[in-house]
Amino acid sequence: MTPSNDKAILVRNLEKRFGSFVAVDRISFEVRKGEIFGFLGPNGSGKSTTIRMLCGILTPTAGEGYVAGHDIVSQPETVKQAIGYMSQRFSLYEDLTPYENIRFYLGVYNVSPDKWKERMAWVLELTRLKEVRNALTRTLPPGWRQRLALGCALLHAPEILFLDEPTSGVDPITRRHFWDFIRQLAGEGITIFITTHYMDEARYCEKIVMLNEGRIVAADSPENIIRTICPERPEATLDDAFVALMTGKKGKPS
Ligand SMILES: Nc1ncnc2c1ncn2[C@@H]1O[C@H](COP(=O)(O)OP(=O)(O)OP(=O)(O)O)[C@@H](O)[C@H]1O
Repeated sequence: MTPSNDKAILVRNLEKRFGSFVAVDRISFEVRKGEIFGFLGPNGSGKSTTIRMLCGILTPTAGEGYVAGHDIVSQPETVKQAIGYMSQRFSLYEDLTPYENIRFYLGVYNVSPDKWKERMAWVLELTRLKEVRNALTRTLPPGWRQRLALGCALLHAPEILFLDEPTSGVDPITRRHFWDFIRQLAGEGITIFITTHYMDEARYCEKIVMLNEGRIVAADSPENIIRTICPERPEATLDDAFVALMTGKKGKPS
C-alpha cells in the first residue's frame, strides 16, 4: 500500500494487542485532506489506542498506517512533526500564562526560534487571547483555555489535527463556537480527526467511523449512517443509530 495525494490518513488492517487482548482489531479506513472526520465509539472501544498509533507514539502489532504521507511504523518522528494533538485535559500549565504556555509549546514542537515572534502573534490573534496573554491560565474560563490548547496544537502549522474529546466539560455555547473554529480550520485545508461522545456535534463531521470492541461497525456520512441503520424511522438521530449499532438492536420504531 502507498499513500496517495488526496489522503491525509490511510489505515489498512491496523491492529493493537495488549497480551492476548485485542484493543484494535484490524481496522481499515481513509481520511481525505481537509475533511472533518469523526471517530466515535463507547468507552474502551479502541479510539485512543488508534489515535496513539496514528500519532506515532504506540507501535501497532499488525497492519499499516500512513499519516500525512508518513509511515506510522518506520517514520513516527516525521509523523509527529506533521500533526497537532489536543487532549481532553487540554494539556496546559494552569500556573503559567497563555504567553508562557505558547512559549513552552513553541519549544516542544521544535519551531525554529526566528519564527517564534510571528507564531506567537498569529496564535494570540487566532485564539482571541491577546488581551489576557499575561493572566494566569487557571483564571480563564474553560472555553478560553480550550482555544489556547487548540492554538498551541497549531503552532507548528500541522497538516492534521487530532482532537481527543476536545469538548468534554464545556458548555453548549462554547462547544458551538469551538465547532465554528474547527470548520474555519478545515476550510483552510487542515484535516480534522476528532473523537467525541456528543452525537449532536458528530453531525458536523463529513465522515464518521464508529468503533465497537475494536472493530469498525459503520463508516459513512452521518446522514447515510442514520438512513442505513434506522431505515424505518425518518425522525431517527445519530444518537439512535449509535445506540442501535452498539447494542446490536435494529433501529425500529419503539
Ligand atoms: N496499555 C494498555 N494495556 C492494556 N490494555 C490497554 C492498554 N491501553 C488500553 N487498553 C485497553 O484497550 C481497550 C481500548 O482502550 P482505549 O483507551 O483505546 O478506548 P477508548 O475508546 O479511547 O475509550 P474512552 O472513550 O474511554 O477514552 C480498553 O479495554 C483498555 O482497557
